[in-house]
Amino acid sequence: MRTVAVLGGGIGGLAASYYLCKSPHVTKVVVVEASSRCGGWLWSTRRADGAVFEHGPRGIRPAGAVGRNTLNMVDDLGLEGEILPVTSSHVASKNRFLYVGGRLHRMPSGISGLLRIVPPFSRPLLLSVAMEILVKKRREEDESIHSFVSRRLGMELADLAVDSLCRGVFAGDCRKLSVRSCFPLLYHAEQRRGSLALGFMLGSGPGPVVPPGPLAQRSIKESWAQWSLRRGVESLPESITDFLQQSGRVELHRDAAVRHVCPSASGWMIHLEDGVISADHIISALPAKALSSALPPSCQLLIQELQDIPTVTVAVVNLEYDGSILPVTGFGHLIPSSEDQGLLGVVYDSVPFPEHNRPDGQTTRLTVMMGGAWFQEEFGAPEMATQEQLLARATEAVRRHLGVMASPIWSRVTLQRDCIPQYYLGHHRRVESMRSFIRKNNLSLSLVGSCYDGVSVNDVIFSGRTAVEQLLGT
Ligand SMILES: Cc1cc2nc3c(=O)[nH]c(=O)nc-3n(C[C@H](O)[C@H](O)[C@H](O)COP(=O)(O)OP(=O)(O)OC[C@H]3O[C@@H](n4cnc5c(N)ncnc54)[C@H](O)[C@@H]3O)c2cc1C
Ligand SMILES: C=Cc1c2[nH]c(c1C)Cc1[nH]c(c(CCC(=O)O)c1C)Cc1[nH]c(c(C)c1CCC(=O)O)Cc1[nH]c(c(C)c1C=C)C2
Repeated sequence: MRTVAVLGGGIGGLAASYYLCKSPHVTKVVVVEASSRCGGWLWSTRRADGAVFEHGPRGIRPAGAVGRNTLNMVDDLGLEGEILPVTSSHVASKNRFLYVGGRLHRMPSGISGLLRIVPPFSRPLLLSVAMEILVKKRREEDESIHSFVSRRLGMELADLAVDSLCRGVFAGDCRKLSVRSCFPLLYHAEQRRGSLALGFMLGSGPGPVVPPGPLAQRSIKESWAQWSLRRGVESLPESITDFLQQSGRVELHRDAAVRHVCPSASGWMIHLEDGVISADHIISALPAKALSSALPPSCQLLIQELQDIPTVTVAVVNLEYDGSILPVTGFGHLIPSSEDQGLLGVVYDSVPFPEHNRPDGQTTRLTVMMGGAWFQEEFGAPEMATQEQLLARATEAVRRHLGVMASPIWSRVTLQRDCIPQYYLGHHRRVESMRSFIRKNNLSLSLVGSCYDGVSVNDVIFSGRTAVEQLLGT
């Protein structure tokens, strides 16, 4: 493989470029990024006084093959000294809350949490889990997460816990999201073992194998639940960018939006606003809609499928308060859609990552997330929502939910437009159909990023690795 063009310099595109550079078989990698900064949604504000605020992801999970894979990369980039681990015994791992009926409820955890009735739930969770084993398996090709959970674990868990979980991961509506694509382990547990409980006890099928490197081994030994980086998660894309630039094989174009891509005799011609790049292969790590508008009319089926992947907009409001103002301590709280559609959740950032507080004096950092699948209904068209309106709604939520009457001493509102793709029913078929179109038409094109095989940072990095391995046959 001579030249590979990587379109999009978010974490997906950077990860793909990193794995390409690790291979001796690739001569040149050209990364094309529309904005002046790489990293996409991994975006941290570092204030001059040392405080750090995240506008996208804030904690990355170390667990599972994809979690180990990211830690192996972090280790290789020399970022170990920058890691801020949060262990599973930390209060931020133990305490997560739901805001139901106008008050905060700690989510049940540990054995006693499973055995007792813990409000807002009306029966012990263990009972729901035990009865789940008796629920007959259904051979559905796909099903909404809400339907799946209400059928197997009961309506209350679906309406409160799972509704909130889907808002806290996908900013989405569990009545529309696909269980097969969003929670493949749950889907396969039912298909292979007949029950979720048995699936978890016996395993629900083979997954990728990633041996842990030294850092991942440390995460297992110390039982990490999540981690961040001292200067914010944006250090990860920054560090990959430095690695790529030092490799001597990467040409990085920033402020260079891809306009059109056209298949040519030797591969592809990639048209930018002010020039053309040729490449043997394209790895697209663009948002699906951006790729669909760059493809030629001969790719109509692919264009349509890409356009049909919905996305949601999230308003992220970072708040800083003077003093230690939280009435409870933990990771944060989620709000089920039945309680308030527009407010998704509040992260108590200072609890898991106090290192990101301003070093002088006691402050509390919170992030309020709003909108998601309900953005339009609650706030109108994203271009019409004002910063003042979003800030007022966020501070009012902090006042009502946490009893914080003081005004924030600092705030920042970011409107993250179309930031999380939604895997609705049949998403797996759509992805299969796109990849089959690419194969049948011998297009030298790989699809990477959050639109296809998982939205978490770990999933997206792993999608970059998988694409490179498939391309190079390794
Ligand atoms: C508010 C929020 C909170 C999140 N929290 C978490 C979390 O806690 N844990 C977790 O694991 N994940 C989290 N995520 C999800 C995760 O951050 C994203 O799914 C992931 O970063 C997506 O990466 P990507 O590379 O696929 O896409 P993107 O980051 O969207 O990258 C795509 C890149 O393509 C560029 N581009 C677009 N059009 C063009 C064009 N025409 N030409 C060239 N370049 C173009 C963009 O500028 C961008 O840099 C969160 C996401 C958000 C928005
Ligand atoms: C309220 C909105 C959101 C919050 N975080 C996200 C949104 C949309 C985005 C997000 N959060 C997580 C992931 C990655 C999942 C993964 O597979 O690694 C993404 C894309 C992690 C996460 N956050 C919460 C949960 C339950 C998870 C799943 C993994 C885990 O158990 O750690 C809970 C949660 N998220 C938010 C809040 C306020 C919150 C509540 C307690 C913010």
